[in-house]
Parts: sequence; structure tokens; C-alpha cells
Amino acid sequence: MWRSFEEIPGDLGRTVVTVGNFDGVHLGHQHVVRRAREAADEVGAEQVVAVTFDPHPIAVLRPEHAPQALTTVEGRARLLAASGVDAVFALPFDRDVAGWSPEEFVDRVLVGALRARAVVVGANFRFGHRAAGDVAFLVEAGATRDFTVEGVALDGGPQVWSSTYVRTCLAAGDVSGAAEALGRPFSVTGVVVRGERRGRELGYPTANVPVGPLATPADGVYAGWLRRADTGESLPAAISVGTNPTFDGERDRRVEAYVLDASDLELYGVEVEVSFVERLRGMVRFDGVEALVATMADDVARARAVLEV
Ligand SMILES: Cc1cc2nc3c(=O)[nH]c(=O)nc-3n(C[C@H](O)[C@H](O)[C@H](O)COP(=O)(O)O)c2cc1C
Ligand SMILES: Nc1ncnc2c1ncn2[C@@H]1O[C@H](COP(=O)(O)OP(=O)(O)O)[C@@H](O)[C@H]1O
Repeated sequence: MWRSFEEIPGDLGRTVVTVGNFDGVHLGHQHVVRRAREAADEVGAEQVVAVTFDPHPIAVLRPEHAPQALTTVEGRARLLAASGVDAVFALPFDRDVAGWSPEEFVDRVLVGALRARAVVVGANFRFGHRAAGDVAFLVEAGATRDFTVEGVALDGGPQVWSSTYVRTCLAAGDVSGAAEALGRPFSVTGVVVRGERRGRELGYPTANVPVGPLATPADGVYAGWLRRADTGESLPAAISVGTNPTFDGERDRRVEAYVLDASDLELYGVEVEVSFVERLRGMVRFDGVEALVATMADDVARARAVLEV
């Protein structure tokens, strides 16, 4: 990942460039990247480069309207690489860049920095000051600058995949809908912290991951997986998202994962990725610990069935 113009190698060969926010790197984004990869073979370009913006333009221009992001810029870069791009240019976005005309963006980024031979973007892609640039503008600009342009339709059947759609699914707890749009389960990543030390007493120790600035599924109970970054192991889990309303006292919102059939894990300080496969139920404020524990046993049985373990 290049994070400034200076980091882009000066001896870059001709490239195929794809541009977008790519938040979540959903199936629509993956489709655009696949087309860019094919275009690279067609025109004989050496590399596919994805240009994305960091921070998200809306976070700079209208922070009060900025939605919660699905991915960090590092997460986006990793997912884009897995989808087939060779390099990511995370263009530092500020008010100065926001003021660039479409022509300035083309000349500075696509041609000047990245030596584009072809540009592949979503058909609805808009860019430059006041979003004045679109695919038609790119086609015209490319004609005099030796690059071709392809606008790729982002529809995946009946549903047009979008980051907004994924956020709406997550806010409703519909993690299977989110997974369908993403082409993989939605996940959160973090380092396991200590909690109230209650889990072990209840018979269900839970690895607690604090909720950060990124989107998180609605409060509730889910079946999913906990992947340890240190060993790479993926372990089946029953996951709770919320503030543990059964117990009094102010608490932060947390993602807590109980790994099925294990009680001897040492996860404090370990980076984990918790992914959400299916929603089991909403968060409940139980009258007592007994009712909670009985329901957790039921959650675990259902998680086992969902995950087929
Ligand atoms: C499968 C599962 C379901 C849960 N459901 C609820 C719930 O409905 N209501 C609630 O208050 N807490 C729920 N919890 C959270 C527990 O209250 C929490 O894990 C326990 O208090 C341990 O907290 P600690 O990790 O801070 O020690 C659930 C946890 C798991 C793993
Ligand atoms: N099956 C398991 N699932 C999750 N964490 C486990 C499991 N077995 C042991 N652990 C360990 O126990 C810790 C959670 O225990 P718990 O009593 O809930 O304490 P805390 O309140 O600090 O989270 C986890 O962070 C992990 O290190």
C-alpha cells in the first residue's frame, strides 16, 4: 500500500487503475477488480492498482453525515489484494484534494502517478470537485491520454450490492444478508481485553473485543467464528454483542465470543477476528443469572447446528 505520491515507485510500468472508496470490498467491488484484472491481461499492463481515499471523503467533507465505515484502510487494502489487485494507493484525502477538478485528478493521479493504460470503475463512479467527473468524462479524457475506460455495472442479480446495503443489514442484525453482499461473513478485528471475569463463573468464558469506530452488527446473539491472528486457527463460537444488560453498571458495548467446547484458551492480548454467520436472537435483560445461563446453553446448541460442528 502506498500512502502518499512519494511512495509510488517512479519506475512503475503501465497499469490498469480502478478507483473507489471500496468500503467493505463487497461483491460489486470484487467484480470491478476482476474486470480490471482481465483488462490488464488484454492490454498487457503489468499491474492492477486500486486507488482509494483515506479518510473517506464524506468524513472530510460532511463529517456529520459520515456513515460508520465497514473497514479500515488497512482492511480494505488486504481485501483488495485478496480480490486480485497488486497495489493500493490510499490517496490522503483532504480539502485540497476535494477541490481538484476531474481533469486535475486524471492528470495527477491516473496519468502522472500511475501511468494508467486502462481505467476500470463502477458505472456510477463520480469524482473530482463537486463530483463533476463521471465515466463519460473519463472516456473523453482517455482518448487524448492513451488510456481506455470501462464502467462496470455493479448489479449482482436482483440486488445492486453497495456498502450502504451492508450497513443497513448490520444495523438490523441481518448478518447473513451482509455476508451475501460481501461474499464472506462480516467480521470485526481487535485485541482481546479483560472483562468482568464473570464468564468463567457462568460456565461460558468469552473473549471480549471492544467495539471501535467501525460498524458492528446490532446488539444480539450470533453464531460465527473466532480466528486467532497468532496461530491462524478458526474456532466455532457463540457471540454476544451488547452491554450485558442482565448485569447492572455502566458498560461499554462489546463483542464477546465464547469458543464452543473449550475452556482452557489463553486469549488476553491476542488479536482475533470475529466473524458473524447467523443471528440467533436479540439481547435480553434477564431477571437472573439462571435464566441467562439456560438461554446461553440453548444459544450454544443452535450455534453448533448453524456452524455444523
Ligand atoms: C451466547 C451468549 C449469549 C449471551 N446473551 C446475553 C443476554 O441475552 N443478555 C445479557 O445480559 N448478556 C448476554 N451475554 C453476555 C454475558 O452476560 C457475558 O458474557 C457475561 O456476563 C460475561 O461477561 P465478562 O466477559 O465481562 O465476564 C451472552 C453471552 C454469550 C456468549
Ligand atoms: N472457550 C473460550 N472462549 C473464549 N475465551 C476463553 C475460552 N476458554 C478460555 N478463555 C479465556 O478466558 C477469557 C474470558 O474469561 P471470562 O471469565 O469471560 O473473563 P473476562 O470477563 O475477562 O472476559 C478469554 O479472554 C480467554 O482468554
